[in-house]
Amino acid sequence: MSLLELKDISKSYQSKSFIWEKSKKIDVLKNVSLTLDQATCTSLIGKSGSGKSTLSRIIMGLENADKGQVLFKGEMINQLKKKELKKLRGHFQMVFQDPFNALSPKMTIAKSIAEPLMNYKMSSSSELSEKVEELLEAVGLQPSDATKYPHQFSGGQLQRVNIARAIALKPELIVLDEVVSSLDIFAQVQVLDLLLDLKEQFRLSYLFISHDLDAAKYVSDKFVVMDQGKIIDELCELDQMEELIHPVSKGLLSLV
Ligand SMILES: Nc1ncnc2c1ncn2[C@@H]1O[C@H](COP(=O)(O)OP(=O)(O)OP(=O)(O)O)[C@@H](O)[C@H]1O
Repeated sequence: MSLLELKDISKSYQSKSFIWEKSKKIDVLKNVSLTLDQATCTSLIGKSGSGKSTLSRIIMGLENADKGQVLFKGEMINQLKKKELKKLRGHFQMVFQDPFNALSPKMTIAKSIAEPLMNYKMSSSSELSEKVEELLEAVGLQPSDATKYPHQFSGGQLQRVNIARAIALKPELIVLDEVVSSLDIFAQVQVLDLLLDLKEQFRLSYLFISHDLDAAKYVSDKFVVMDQGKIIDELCELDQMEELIHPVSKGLLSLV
């Protein structure tokens, strides 16, 4: 059974360019179907505005689809009540593009990492600091980093903190939304290597959302290309990238 299955997801927004205009419907996702398998990384690539973030918000239950189904291990989750969804939330987590904005500047790193563990009562208070140290070590940071604040870290180190927070609840799926695009090339490679290690170690599945085909190629087992709210190409073997046939995919390929 697949870990996550999206079936015919559609989503539209009402939008207007000027306040005096009548709002019109924009179809942002059009019958999107996608399957994510356990312990694999699927890259979702596409130009800006193609609908990638909207799809990830629907997977995370932050937004509802107008139509279609989201199935987690065969169970339909897009109709669940808030309480039931919260129970499932621990199984899938998200890491965002901007590592600074994702963390409270007033909280120590230890507090930020411990927050999901406390919310989900996953650790007793006596175990918390040990758990935080383990998580810091798992992402290549030092236990002594626990007492520091976000401004004391580089972007790459902070993205590691966000990853530590995301793996705290032992999720099976992590949605990674442009997680390396704000980092310099050295930090990018280090974070991508860390993601590969963690995937192996914890049998994680990733949905790796990116504009950057190079980064996607480095981490993924499967490619999905999206354009104007539709999946236009899908590829399982990375050495067959020339088999991406849609002109938009070819355009993205030419940038590699
Ligand atoms: N809340 C909203 N209200 C109206 N339109 C929206 C809303 N959210 C997204 N859109 C529109 O939906 C389309 C898809 O946006 P989305 O952010 O999903 O694309 P994306 O592929 O993630 O782009 P990017 O790579 O730039 O983040 C865009 O045209 C955007 O303007």
